[in-house]
Amino acid sequence: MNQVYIKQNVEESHQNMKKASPVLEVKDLNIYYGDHHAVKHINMPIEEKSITALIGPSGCGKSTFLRTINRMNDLIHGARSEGEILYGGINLLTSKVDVVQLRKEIGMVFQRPNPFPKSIYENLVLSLKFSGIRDKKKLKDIAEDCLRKAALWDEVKDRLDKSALSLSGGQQQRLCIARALALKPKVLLLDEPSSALDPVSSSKIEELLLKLKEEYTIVIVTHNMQQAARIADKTAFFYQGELVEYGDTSQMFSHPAEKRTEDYISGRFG
Ligand SMILES: Nc1ncnc2c1ncn2[C@@H]1O[C@H](COP(=O)(O)OP(=O)(O)OP(=O)(O)O)[C@@H](O)[C@H]1O
Repeated sequence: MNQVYIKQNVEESHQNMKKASPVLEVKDLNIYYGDHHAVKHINMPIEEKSITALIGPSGCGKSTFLRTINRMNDLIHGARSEGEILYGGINLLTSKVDVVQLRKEIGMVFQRPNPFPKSIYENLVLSLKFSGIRDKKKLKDIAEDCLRKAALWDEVKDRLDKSALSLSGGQQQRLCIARALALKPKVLLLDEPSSALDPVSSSKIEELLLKLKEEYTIVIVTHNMQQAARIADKTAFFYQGELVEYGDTSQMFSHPAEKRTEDYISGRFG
């Protein structure tokens, strides 16, 4: 259930969620850093239980767009956004939204794995404890379930009390995904989640995302064209803050509608 909104909007959003497909609908979104217009007039849907890849050259606004979806960009001094990101039909950019709850429902995983300097187990249950869950059996079950979903359980089940920092980079990243899953998100935002990893760890993340999309909606920023082609159902190509093209990944990679998309995916720039 969607709990993002203040009470008077809850019923309305639940009704809208039942009707809504796509999960998120971006309408005329503009994002600024001071006077700098970083993301311009974006319109696109984000479809449920699918992977959407955001691609484009450095500085085109992919991460800014991604961070705005769960209002993480609010934390950057001077950043502001205009327009709408509709979730269950209600605009996430309004002041009515409970951003703490929003960031649980729309979780985020960053380029560099950032586990807490605590045990593997504590990484999974810390936020749950903060939110008032005290039942040890329940916490243990959630931790196991999330580690299984993140394809990490078999590798760590005998050392849950060891430091998360003792894990490899790829394992730490899967732990960060498991940690996000513990909060029962509907959407996962991932900003280049495998670019800091070796090829084997990177392909494990790809496999994992393909599995997770059965249950979650995934939006991923990637510089890796092959990765987008392998895992994304939909791809959005950004250039200089604009959304140049959005569509089925296979269509975009085989027959891009725009010359700039073709030039980018064929490696002519970026
Ligand atoms: N914290 C910030 N303060 C001011 N300007 C910023 C900030 N973050 C990003 N920008 C600017 O916004 C624009 C978009 O940057 P963004 O990081 O979103 O692009 P990107 O496509 O994700 O780039 P990369 O692929 O290199 O990560 C750029 O012009 C960048 O300089």
